[in-house]
Amino acid sequence: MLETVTKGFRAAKNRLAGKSELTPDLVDESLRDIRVSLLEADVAFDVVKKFVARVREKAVGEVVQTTVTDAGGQKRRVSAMDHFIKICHDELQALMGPVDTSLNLKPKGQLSGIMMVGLQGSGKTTTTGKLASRLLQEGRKPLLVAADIYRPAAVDQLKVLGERLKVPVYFEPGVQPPELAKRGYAAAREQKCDVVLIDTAGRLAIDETLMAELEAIKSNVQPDTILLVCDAMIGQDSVRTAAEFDRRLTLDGFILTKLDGDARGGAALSIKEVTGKPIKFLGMGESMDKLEEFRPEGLAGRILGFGDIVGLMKDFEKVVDEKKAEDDARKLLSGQFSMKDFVEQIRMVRRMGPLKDLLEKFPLFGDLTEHLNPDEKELTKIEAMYDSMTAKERLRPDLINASRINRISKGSGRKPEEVRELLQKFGMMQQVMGSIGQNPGLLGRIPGFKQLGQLGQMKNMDLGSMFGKDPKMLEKAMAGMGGGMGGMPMQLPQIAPGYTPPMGQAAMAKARLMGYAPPAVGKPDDRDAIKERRKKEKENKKKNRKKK
Ligand SMILES: Nc1nc2c(ncn2[C@@H]2O[C@H](COP(=O)(O)OP(=O)(O)OP(=O)(O)O)[C@@H](O)[C@H]2O)c(=O)[nH]1
Repeated sequence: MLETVTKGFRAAKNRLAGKSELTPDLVDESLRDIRVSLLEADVAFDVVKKFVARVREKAVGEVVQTTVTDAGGQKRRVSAMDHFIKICHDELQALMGPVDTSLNLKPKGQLSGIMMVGLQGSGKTTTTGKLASRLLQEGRKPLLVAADIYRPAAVDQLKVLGERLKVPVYFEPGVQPPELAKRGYAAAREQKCDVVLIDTAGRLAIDETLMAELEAIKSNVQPDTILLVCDAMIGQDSVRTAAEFDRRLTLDGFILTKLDGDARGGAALSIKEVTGKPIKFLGMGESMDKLEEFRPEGLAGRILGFGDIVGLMKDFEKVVDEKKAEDDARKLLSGQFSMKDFVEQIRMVRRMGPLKDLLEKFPLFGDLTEHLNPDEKELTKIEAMYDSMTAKERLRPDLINASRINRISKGSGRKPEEVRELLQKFGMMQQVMGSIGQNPGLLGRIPGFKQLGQLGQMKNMDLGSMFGKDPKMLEKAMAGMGGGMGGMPMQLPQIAPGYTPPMGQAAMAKARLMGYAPPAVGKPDDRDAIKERRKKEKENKKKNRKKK
């Protein structure tokens, strides 16, 4: 996602790595990388110009301090790159923010209306369904009005969505959209619904007839919110469309769709700056649950390769049963989990969407996601082998002997070597988890290890010291898990011995600087303890020498 934009920031980071000073030349060179990638990503030219000027002004004027005091009062070393990235982060956030995901609805029980507008194919109908699904979860009672009367398929599409969501859909053949919307409100009152979502018609391009019809709907029903659905793949064109819709209808905000694909990101970065109206939601896939609240901080973090902890937490919350996660984690850490638990974990992670999207939100993986190729096919293979095991084998994989391996191989259509490999990896994972379980330290606070539902705490945890302690442990655990996180098979790019994951001490200090992580805990005590231990060792040595 947004790979084109990210590329420029990554190049700037590489350019500044190891530099102690932010000289004007270095800043300009770094900004050149960024400018090129922003333009390539189809960010509006004026927006690029302003963004670059703002970052330059701050970066060049900045006296780079080599140490700063963080929120916890600790002194930290920071590099020129840290400063520069922090400025970029703040400016990206300012460009896209502030957060405003309100829908201006009246209190529950009173009838409110949302009018959905957009060009044809922007994802308007799908997004109307997603919004209805979200409102249902919030305890509202939505009703959908099919006001895209020119395309019979659009009416049918909305009816299908309504059936799936168990939400009433209002439509009357032969009635013009402004009147249809009005009758939709009446139908909602009759059916005791409290939010009307009007799916209006789209055209291939803005035209006078379309605009006049939308204006007539607006003046007929006076909706509480008018949202424009924009296809993020279209870049600058969608920003021009947005400005025109806003001029005619006075929009309340935007929903950017298809950000899960290879959207270049131009619209996400330009739309707020150009129109002054906020992005409220992001469409991240075709299914009804793929609508995320827009948080500029999260997107800025993902663009800069810092992950998006809050977004990740929301994904987990959607699919995880907290109690079960806790039980699973306990089993996992005791080394007592079975093949059944293993596959259930895989299934749970799969429900959260494509692995690459998920990993991108992990600060731990940071820039690595560019090279990570999580192999979804591997998961399917594992599930096939698992499905061919008996209930007993799933609980006691140690019972699986050569003849059982052959049977599982035939049943799943996989080679016997693959079955053996799965058992081997599983065994190793059990072993590694068991040993971590005896001394989980901070690792015990990672999702999947303890209370997935408590992922929120990750924002308050010291990942740096966690892996800084023993980076090999992570490597070992990953190898045991089939080369991936939480049992996820993927290829890590050439991990060298002693490799420290990107969220090592340095990155952690940076994340801290940005407020992504709290001050390191226990450092002074650790130092004191080490000093104390050394002192004791010296004293003991002295004593021993005297004894001799
Ligand atoms: N990948 C992805 N696809 C999406 C998203 N939102 C919508 N789509 C797809 O985009 C296509 C068009 O979506 P529709 O909802 O039919 O678009 P529309 O704007 O209502 O189109 P008209 O009814 O023709 O005006 C469909 O195939 C959707 O499944 C999204 O967030 N991500």
